[in-house]
Amino acid sequence: MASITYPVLPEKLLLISLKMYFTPERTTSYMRALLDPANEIVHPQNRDKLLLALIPDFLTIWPCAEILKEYENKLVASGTSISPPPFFLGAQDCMWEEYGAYTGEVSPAAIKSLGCSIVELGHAERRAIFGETDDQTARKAAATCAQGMVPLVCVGEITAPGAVASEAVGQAVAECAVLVRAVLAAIPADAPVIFAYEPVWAIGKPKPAGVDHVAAVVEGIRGVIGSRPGAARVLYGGSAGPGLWGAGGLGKAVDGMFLGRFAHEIEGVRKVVREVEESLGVA
Ligand SMILES: O=C[C@H](O)COP(=O)(O)O
Repeated sequence: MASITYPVLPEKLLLISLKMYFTPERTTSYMRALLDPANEIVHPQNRDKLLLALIPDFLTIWPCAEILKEYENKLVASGTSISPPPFFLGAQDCMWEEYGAYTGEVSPAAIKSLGCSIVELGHAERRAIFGETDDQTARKAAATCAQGMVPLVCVGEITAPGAVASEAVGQAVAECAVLVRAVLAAIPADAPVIFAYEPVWAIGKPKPAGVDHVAAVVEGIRGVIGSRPGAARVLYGGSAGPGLWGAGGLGKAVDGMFLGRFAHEIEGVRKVVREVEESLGVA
């Protein structure tokens, strides 16, 4: 069997999920805006340090892939390398089988064929609303890796921290560890994987979780992951946006952020990118 080539992950990642918020028209114009050099968001020369990715809904993966191809063709024409790619496209879910009689599901092979590099799995909304289980998420992660894509696995505790901070951290790490272990057991050891630490109680809120709590839980998650041949990145998600990364923020604790609503306006994305670039010394 031919060996699988996986995407290369840089030091830091900023991933944006549009969930089911946008019309197709808004998604495609948003994608164009993200890639427009005039907006100064994607900097191919910084690719080894910082990578952005958009995870639109299934309907708009194809048009976004076409927009990405146009962008990459222009880069090549101007003499800029697109290896490794300067921007990733992702999907919000996939089926654990490659093809078959699975009405309403989406094949990981089809997702890959459209040019996606990342598949988001096990998001709290899929678990709470659609009943996705740890076992299903782990099988989807394996199917994602089998296509040479990177699983982006969402983990996070359900209940907000109580009065004793250390107890809250221990409880959160224990809750996250179950899915982290299930996924790591299901995927090849050399496959890259991204875990998005998203405390369920911090998703869709006005403010993110506290920096100290996130840093402590992420450290615990890194301990559960341990050392492995494949790259592992741990991001934070849950009402993340401008102002969270820089001095006294999450920059030192995590490998990037998973953005939702606070990336809906291009200006918000630009601010977050700038904060990360400044911390990396590439602004
Ligand atoms: O997928 C993204 C996360 O669930 C965060 O979403 P949010 O920033 O809108 O809370």
